[in-house]
Amino acid sequence: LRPAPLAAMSTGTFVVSQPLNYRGGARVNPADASGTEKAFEPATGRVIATFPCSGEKEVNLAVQDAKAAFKIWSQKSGMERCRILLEAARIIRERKDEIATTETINNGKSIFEARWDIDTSWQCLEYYAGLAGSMAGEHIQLPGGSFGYTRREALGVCVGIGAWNYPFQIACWKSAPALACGNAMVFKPSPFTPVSVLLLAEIYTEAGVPPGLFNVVQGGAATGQFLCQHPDVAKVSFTGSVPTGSKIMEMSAKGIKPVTLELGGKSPLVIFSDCDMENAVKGALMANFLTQGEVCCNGTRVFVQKEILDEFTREVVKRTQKIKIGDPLLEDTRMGPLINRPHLERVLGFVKLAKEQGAQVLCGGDVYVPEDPKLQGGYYMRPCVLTNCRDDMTCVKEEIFGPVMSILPFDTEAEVLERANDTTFGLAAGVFTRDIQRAHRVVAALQAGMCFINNYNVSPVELPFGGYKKSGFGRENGRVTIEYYSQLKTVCVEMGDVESSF
Ligand SMILES: NC(=O)C1=CN([C@@H]2O[C@H](COP(=O)(O)OP(=O)(O)OC[C@H]3O[C@@H](n4cnc5c(N)ncnc54)[C@H](O)[C@@H]3O)[C@@H](O)[C@H]2O)C=CC1
Repeated sequence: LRPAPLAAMSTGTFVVSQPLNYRGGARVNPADASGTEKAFEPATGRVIATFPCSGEKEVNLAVQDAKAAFKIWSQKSGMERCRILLEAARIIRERKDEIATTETINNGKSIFEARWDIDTSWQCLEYYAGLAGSMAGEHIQLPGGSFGYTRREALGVCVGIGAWNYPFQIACWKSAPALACGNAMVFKPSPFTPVSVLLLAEIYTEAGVPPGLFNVVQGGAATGQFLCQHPDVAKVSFTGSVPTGSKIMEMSAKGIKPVTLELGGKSPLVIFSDCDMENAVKGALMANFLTQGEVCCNGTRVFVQKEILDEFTREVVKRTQKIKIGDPLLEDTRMGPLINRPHLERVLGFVKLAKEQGAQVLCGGDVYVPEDPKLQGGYYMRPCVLTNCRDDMTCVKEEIFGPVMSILPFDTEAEVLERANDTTFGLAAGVFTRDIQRAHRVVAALQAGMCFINNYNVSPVELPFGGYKKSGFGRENGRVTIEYYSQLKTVCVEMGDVESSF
């Protein structure tokens, strides 16, 4: 496939006509299916693809193809895998604008931001390509010249199941370490965002992976279940909500399959009065409004020390009101539409409930209708800042997954730590202060897998990412992720005679 020229990919024009499953190195229609799904362009509300949900037979075929490719791929040296992954990274870089445009059309995030996602995608491939060549075991000396050694071996066919907020990036963050370790992967994107992962599948093929090494099956929960329950699947890596994560873990438990769970969050961002105000305000916006607020690690509970509450709130509101909402493919847009109509309704519902529970809306929280007639069926809302919030309000306790920031005043460090940790989630947390001792003391006490000091929502691929508590376990990115996509074999070698007790 060579995609439609970029000029043809403007808002309101894109449609998908090719099959969206990928198996054996090519796009295919599924061998069986139960029902169809529709994918939308959130900016306009148009349907851009109608596609069948893969059935058990199709899932079997994808897993069989992956098994065949695994035999070839796992026998290659790390350096050989490195070269192919680097080539795939190069192609992603070369096609960045086109991939970002596809992502924007199907997800709704601004093109400005989608380009960042594609950057961390190819960087992830480059990072694991670099590690592929240096994966090694240990050699351990034993008495009498005997010795042991360990081999780091691939697991086999891994399943990746993704959410809709970072469709291409999630597929890269899962497949890059999986493939670097010598595994094959069958990936199922969210039915809301089925399109961009096909570009990744084609890029892997073009870069030289064996046909079948990276396959895509489309569908919702039923297709996901066939994947998780498949006896030839060695591991499941999941990004999505807590309730689905729990089901995935249950299914995987039956087959004693290891799982990685990247789940939701309700992360705290703690702003002390000695912060650099300008950076703290920027940080709070970064923590809340990327991808229309549909980000798992968002710092949506913004705790602000009382001395600076008024000034901070004023600045945050001023800048939130300036965020340019509209056609996500325009260069100066910074906030596009939410993913779909039901989700928009859900987020607006959270704002309504917050008001009923006593919160005050300082800005936004209502539907936005762009002037451009072609955008009037889109799912836009104005980003919202809530004040007068209490810790027991629904907007402060539950993941909203939309552009809604709750501001919560605090007095002391001890108090804010107690309140920040009072949640069943533990994905991320942030602190803004100029006091370095305080910064490290506070992050040490925060119960979250990803902590930021004086910044928020940056994601260098060199750093492990993942949750504490109900936000999941296992990590993506960083060196440690190799351990989640490989297993250790110990070999014990006798150089003398067998000393038998019989
Ligand atoms: N920790 C992280 O890295 C991230 C977490 N998320 C979380 O994801 C959620 C939003 O994403 P959604 O797509 O709405 O989540 P979701 O849990 O509804 O769906 C996620 C994926 O699981 C599939 N699925 C649903 N039921 C299944 C089942 N029974 N068996 C197998 N697969 C099943 C879906 O088709 C989709 O591909 C939020 O809670 C968000 O916080 C999103 C992005 C990143």
